[in-house]
Amino acid sequence: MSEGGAPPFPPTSSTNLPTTAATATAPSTNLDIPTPTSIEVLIRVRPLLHHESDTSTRAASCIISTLSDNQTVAINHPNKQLQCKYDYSFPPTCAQSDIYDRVSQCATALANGFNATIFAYGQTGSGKTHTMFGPDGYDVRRTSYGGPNHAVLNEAAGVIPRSIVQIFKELNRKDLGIVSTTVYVSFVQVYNEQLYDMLRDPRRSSSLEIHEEPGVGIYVSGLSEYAVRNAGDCLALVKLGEENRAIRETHMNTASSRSHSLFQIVVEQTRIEDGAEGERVLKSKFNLVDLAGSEKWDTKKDRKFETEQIEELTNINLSLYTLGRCIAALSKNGKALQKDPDAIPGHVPYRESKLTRLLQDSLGGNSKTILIATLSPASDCLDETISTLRFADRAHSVMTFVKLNEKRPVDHALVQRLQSEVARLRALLKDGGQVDLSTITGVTPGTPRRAAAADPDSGPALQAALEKIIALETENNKLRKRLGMPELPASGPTAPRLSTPQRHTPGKFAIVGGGNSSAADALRNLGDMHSPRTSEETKGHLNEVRTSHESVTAIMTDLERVTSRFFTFDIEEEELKDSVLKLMRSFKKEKKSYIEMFQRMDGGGGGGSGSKSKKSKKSKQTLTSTPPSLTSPQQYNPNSMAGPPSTFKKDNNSPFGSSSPSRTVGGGAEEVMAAESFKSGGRTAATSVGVAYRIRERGAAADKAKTAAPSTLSPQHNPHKVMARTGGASVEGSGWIQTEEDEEAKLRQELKAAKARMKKQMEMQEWLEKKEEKALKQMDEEEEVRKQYQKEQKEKDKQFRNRAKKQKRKLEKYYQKLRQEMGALGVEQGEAAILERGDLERESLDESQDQGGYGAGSPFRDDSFDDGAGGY
Ligand SMILES: Nc1ncnc2c1ncn2[C@@H]1O[C@H](COP(=O)(O)OP(=O)(O)OP(=O)(O)O)[C@@H](O)[C@H]1O
Repeated sequence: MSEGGAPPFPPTSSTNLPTTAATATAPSTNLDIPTPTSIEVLIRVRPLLHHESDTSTRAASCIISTLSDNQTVAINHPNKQLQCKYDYSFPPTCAQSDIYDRVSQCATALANGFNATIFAYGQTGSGKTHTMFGPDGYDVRRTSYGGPNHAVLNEAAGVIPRSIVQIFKELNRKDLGIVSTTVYVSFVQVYNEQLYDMLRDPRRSSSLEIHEEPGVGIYVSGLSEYAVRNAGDCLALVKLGEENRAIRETHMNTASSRSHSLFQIVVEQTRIEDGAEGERVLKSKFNLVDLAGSEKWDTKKDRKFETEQIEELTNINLSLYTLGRCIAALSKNGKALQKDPDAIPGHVPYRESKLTRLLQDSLGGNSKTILIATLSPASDCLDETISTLRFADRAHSVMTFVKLNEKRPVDHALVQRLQSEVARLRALLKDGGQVDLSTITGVTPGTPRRAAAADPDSGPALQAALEKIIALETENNKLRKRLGMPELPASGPTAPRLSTPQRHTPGKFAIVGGGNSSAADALRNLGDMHSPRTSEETKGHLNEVRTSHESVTAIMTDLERVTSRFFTFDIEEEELKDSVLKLMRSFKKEKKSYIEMFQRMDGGGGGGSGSKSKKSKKSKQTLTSTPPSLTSPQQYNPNSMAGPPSTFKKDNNSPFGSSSPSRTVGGGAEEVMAAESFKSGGRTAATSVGVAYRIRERGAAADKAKTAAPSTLSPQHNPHKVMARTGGASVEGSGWIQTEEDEEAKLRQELKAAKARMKKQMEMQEWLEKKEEKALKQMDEEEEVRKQYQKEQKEKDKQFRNRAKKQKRKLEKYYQKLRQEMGALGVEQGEAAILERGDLERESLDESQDQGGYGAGSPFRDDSFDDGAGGY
C-alpha cells in the first residue's frame, strides 16, 4: 500500500489447487505435502447508495476508483491520495457473478478434498452480507430450482448460495469416481464473544465452546451439523440461519449484522478412481464467513446508544482488532518465512478472541483462503476505508498451507500386526542385550543394565563386577603411577561394570520369553571369563556394549516413532514400509555386530556350548523374519483394544487390508461406520427443513463409533430413503450414542454458560444500580435548587410587598400635602390639579414597574428600596 503512487507488490500467489471443474480431480499423493499459499485478497467497492448520493443530507461523494489493471484501488480525496494493489479489485458496477467467478475455485477445491475459506471483511454497511449471501430480503423461496441437485439461482445470489449449487454439481460429476458422499453443514455465529448455533438456537440461549484435537483440528463442541441431501436442503438451512442472526439498525445500515457468522460445509467422500488401487477417503471443509462490520465509536452520533448496543459494538470492534493483530503477526511470519524457510514463526494471538480461534485454521493453517474486503465509496467513510485497505494489504502476505485431506480408513488388523511386531522386537531386544525396554525412550549412555528378570542373582553379581572394575582401575592406576605413566580416568559411578570372574551357573541365565540367543550366550560367557584381561580391554568391551545398546535402542525408538506417525496419518503406508524395512536392516546389522562382539570378547567365539549354536540359529531366524506385511490381509482380533467396533465391515477390496471400513452407499447398501477420528456424536433429529443432523461433541472417536446416519448424496435422490435417524435405531451400536460422559460434559458446558450469563447479569445489575443512584442524587440536587429558588422568590415577594406598602404610605402623605395646598388655592382648581397630577404619576409608576423597577425619573423613586437585582 502506498500513498501517492503505485507500490511494488508481490505477484499474486499461485497455487496448485485445481481451478476449473474440467481439470478438477484430487491428486493422489503429491499434495500430501502442504503447499504454502498466500491469502488471496479481493477488493469490492459497492456503489453509492441512494441516501449517500443525497448531498443535502450526507454530502457524500465517491472517493474510490478501481484502475483498469483490475488490481489497483485508488483513493482520491482532498486530504488523502492513496493507491493499493491487490489480487483483484472489483468496481461498483460489478455483478455478483463476477465476484463468484473469481472465488469459485474454492468450491471446486472442496469437492476435491481441500479445505477452503472465503471471508468478507469491511466497515458496517460496506456490502459484506450482500456479497456473501445476496441483497436484503433475498429470498431462497423465490429461487427456482431445476431439480433437487440442480438449483438455479437468480442473478442477485451471493457467494454462499452460488458455492452450494456448484459444490453439489461437482459432487455429482460422473468422472470423479465418487462412490459415496456425505455433505454436512453447520451455521454458527459469534455474538458478544459467545458462540451460538444459528440453526438450532435462535434465541442464543446456550453458548458453545471451541475445542481442538489432534487429527480433527478446531471444532465447535455441541454444534449441530446437518446431513444435507442436495443444494435445496442446504439453501433452506442458509435461509433458516440468516433469520436467526443478530441484526440491528445502525447509522450506516438498516439491517446491520451484529455477529460474525460462519457457514461451514463439510464433505466426506469415498472415491474409486479408474486405474487406481482401492478406494480413497477425502474429507474437506469450506468456511464461508461474513464478519460483523467494523464501526467507529462516534460520540456525537451515538448518544442514544443503549447498553446492549454498546456491548455489541465493543465486542465487534475488539474481535476485529484481535483479527487484525493475528493478521499482522501472521503477515510478519509469512514475510520471515519467505526470507528464510527455517524461520521460527512468532506468536499469533488466536486465543484472544472467539472469532480468531474459530478461524485459526483458515488464517494460518491448512486452507485455501480468500479475503473479500468490501468498501463504501462514500467520502465520510474515508478513515474506515483506509483501515480496511490496510488490513487487506497485510492479509495478502499471510501464508496458509494447503494440503489434500485424504484419510485412510483405519486398518485395525494392520494396527494389530504392527503392535505385535513392536512387542516382538522389544522381547528380542530383551533377549539379546537385556535392554530395559520399559525405559527405552529414556535410556542414557552408561545406565547400568538390568540383569535378566529370570535371574534374581544377576543384579548383585553385576554390582559386584562393577565394584571389581573400579578396584582394578584403581590398582592399574597405582601401577601406572609407579611406572611414571599418566593416570587413566575412572569409569565413574554410572559406568557399566562387570562382575568378578566367577563360575557361571547356566540354569540361572534363562532368557525371558524362553528365546535364548547367541548374544545372551556371549554375555553368559563374558560372565564366565577365566582369562585374565586388562582393565583397558574391559573398558573397551564395555564401551562397545554400551554403544551397541544405544544403537539398538535408537532403532527401536525410530521404529515406534515411524509406526505412530503412520497411525496419526503423518506418513503414507509406502513410507512406513520403507522405514520399517530400513530399520529392520539396521537392527539385523546391529544384532550381528553385537553377537560378534561378544564372541570376540569371549576369545573368538570360544566357550560356546553345543546348545548355543542351536539357540543362536533360532534367534537369527526370529531376527531375520521380515517386517510385517503391510498389505497382506489379516484377521481382525475382536479382543484387541485397537480393533474396530462390531459394526465394522470387512472390505476385502481395500488396499489397506481386510477390514477397511466404508461408508454407506445410498439406497440399500449395508451401512458401515467409519472409525477414523472425526468427532461426532449426540443425536439426530428432524428439523424444520427436514434434514437430519448430528452434534459435534468432544471425546475420542476410537472409543465410540459416533457417526450420523448421514443422508448420503445420491445422484438420483429419493427423499424416502433419507432418514432423520435417532438414537442409532438402524444399526446396532452404530447410532448416536449419548454417553453419560457426553451428558456430563454438556451439563458442565451449560453450567459454564449459565455462570457467564449470571456474571453478565450481575454486572448489568450493578451498572443499573449505580445509574439509578446517580439519577436519584441528581433529582435531590434539583429539588434543592427548586426549593432555594422558591425561597428566594418568597423573599422577593415579601420585599416587594413591603416596598409597595411604603410607597403607598408615601403617596398618601403626598396626597395629603397636596390637598392642604389645594385648600389654600380653592377647591375646584385644586381638585382638577390633583386629578391631573395623580394620573400622570400613576402612569409613571406603571411604566417603571413594567421595566422591572421604578423609573429613574420617577418622583416616587426611592433608591433605598432597590434590591440591586433590577427589580423583582
Ligand atoms: N454491491 C452492492 N450493490 C448494491 N447494493 C449494495 C451492494 N453492497 C451493499 N449493498 C447494499 O448496502 C446495504 C448494506 O449492505 P450489507 O448489509 O451487505 O452491509 P454489511 O457490510 O454486511 O454491513 P454490516 O456489517 O452492518 O452487517 C444493503 O442495503 C445492501 O443491499
